[in-house]
Amino acid sequence: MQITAIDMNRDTYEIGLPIIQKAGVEHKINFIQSSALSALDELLEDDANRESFDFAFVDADKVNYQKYHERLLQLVKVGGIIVYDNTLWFGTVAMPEEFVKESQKRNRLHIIELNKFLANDDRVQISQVPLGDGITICRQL
Ligand SMILES: C[S@@+](CC[C@H](N)C(=O)[O-])C[C@H]1O[C@@H](n2cnc3c(N)ncnc32)[C@H](O)[C@@H]1O
Repeated sequence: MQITAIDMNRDTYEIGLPIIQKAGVEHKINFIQSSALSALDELLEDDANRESFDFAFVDADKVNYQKYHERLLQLVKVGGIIVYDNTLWFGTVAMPEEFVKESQKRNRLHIIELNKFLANDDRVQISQVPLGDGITICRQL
């Protein structure tokens, strides 16, 4: 098994690195320091990467989740899983806007759009799981 981990900030990866090293799995991780969109586009340039991933977990900038989805559908195998984090956005997706903190409003709208989009996307079967801040599990059909 191999893991490709993408983050524009290497410090974030390094927070978990001691645990990864303790588990003896550092050699299985290919860390790419980059914006996720350009890293995914670069992966797609190599045909060998297409439909080669079993699983993807997305927990980055909410504004780009739909763009990640389009790319990940090309990288993940049929039957593979894509998980999006924060899809309840602190519960605000189900609140009237007047009760939402100013700081949460922008991403709330991006997440509401994503949730509607995924619910209507017939390329995936989804399960919205109220775990933590909400995750959406998508199985590619
Ligand atoms: C909430 S943290 C991820 C935490 C991690 N999933 C965990 O559970 O420990 C979000 C991360 O997304 C990264 N990030 C934000 N926008 C990004 C982008 N456009 N491309 C790549 N990484 C990005 C940030 O640097 C940050 O490390």
